[in-house]
Amino acid sequence: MKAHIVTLPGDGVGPEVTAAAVAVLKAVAARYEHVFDFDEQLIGGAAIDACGEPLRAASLVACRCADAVLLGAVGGPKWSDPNAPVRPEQGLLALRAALGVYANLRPLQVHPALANLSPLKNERLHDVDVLFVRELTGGMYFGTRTRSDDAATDECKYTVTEIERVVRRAFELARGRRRQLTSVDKANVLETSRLWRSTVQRIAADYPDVRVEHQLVDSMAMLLLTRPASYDVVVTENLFGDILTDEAAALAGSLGLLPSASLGDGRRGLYEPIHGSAPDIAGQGVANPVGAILSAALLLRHSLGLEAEAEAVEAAVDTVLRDGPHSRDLGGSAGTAAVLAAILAALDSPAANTVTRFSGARA
Ligand SMILES: NC(=O)C1=CN([C@@H]2O[C@H](COP(=O)(O)OP(=O)(O)OC[C@H]3O[C@@H](n4cnc5c(N)ncnc54)[C@H](O)[C@@H]3O)[C@@H](O)[C@H]2O)C=CC1
Ligand SMILES: CC(C)CC(=O)C(=O)O
Ligand SMILES: [Mg+2]
Repeated sequence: MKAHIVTLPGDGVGPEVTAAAVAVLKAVAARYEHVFDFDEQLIGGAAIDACGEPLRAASLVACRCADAVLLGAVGGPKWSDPNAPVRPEQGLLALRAALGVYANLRPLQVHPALANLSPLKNERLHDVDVLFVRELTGGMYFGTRTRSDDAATDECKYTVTEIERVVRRAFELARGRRRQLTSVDKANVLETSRLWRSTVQRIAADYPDVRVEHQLVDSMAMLLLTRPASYDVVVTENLFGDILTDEAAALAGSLGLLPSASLGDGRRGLYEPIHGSAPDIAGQGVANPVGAILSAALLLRHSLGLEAEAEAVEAAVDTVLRDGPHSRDLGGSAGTAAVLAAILAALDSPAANTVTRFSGARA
């Protein structure tokens, strides 16, 4: 098949991990006789430096015309002045809104070979298989902000439509898995959460085959660490999902491992590792590329419909997590290039890839 993919490497380790993911996509194209063409565009601090804005209109048009968009990360200390007129994150938020990718899928599994890195020492760690569905285009990240000398506000607003579409997506995903949905909110305090909860309760009537529970976000932060194997699909609003998934990444062993797929109603999606630009390790060639490479696998699955190819990438990652080499965040000493080379080699000899129950981190 032919596919047109826009890449937005961004800042910090973004370009390092995106280059690795593109190398994997090129290897997939060669092996399976597809034609993928890539168009690299600027976003975030790199775009501010080049043209004064974090996402140019022309880059957005390029994304809208693509079959899929692959992003690295944005931001960093260089652009973090609180008084700066524009910030890198504005480009990412504008992109997510403009593409209408309201459902951010963040799968979490714990690879058996990495279980020792988890803060939990629990035999049920191997059973952890959670799919977070984070609302991505509403809530506090998109509310009106105000600032005076001695006060600031961030509006948190949700409409029923915004809640309903992501919750329905989560129910549908639960139907394809273990039919269990946990909705996370703060309904004991927040009005947006009360609207969230009543909307989930109403929609649940359409999915009688899915078991639903509601959990307050503060206790969920604790339960995620004490009984993560109890959860199947977890749906929540933008801010809570952002925080809970970084916490969840600790269970897997590193923030550098987790991928994401951001989807709307159409086929085109935005794919990015869940981590940020990691300025503390940027430019050293040591970033873990696995989150970005697994995001490329999600791109193959969700935007291009190439299931076998997605599984081949996930199996190659599985093999390398099992056998090494491991990057520094996983306790190894391999750089990004060595991890990539091992994944490409595994992709080249699929028969050698034993697929454990861990399938990358699949969504
Ligand atoms: N989607 C995005 O573009 C995001 C951007 N950011 C931005 O990134 C910048 C840094 O934010 P932080 O809070 O430091 O979060 P971060 O996710 O960039 O890094 C947190 C920690 O995880 C490590 N880490 C992250 N990715 C890694 C990888 N692939 N391999 C190995 N280690 C990795 C980092 O070295 C750091 O110690 C900020 O400007 C922030 O706004 C933060 C989160 C998401
Ligand atoms: C706007 C982003 C920087 C928020 C974030 O941390 C994320 O999407 O993971
Ligand atoms: Mg985040």
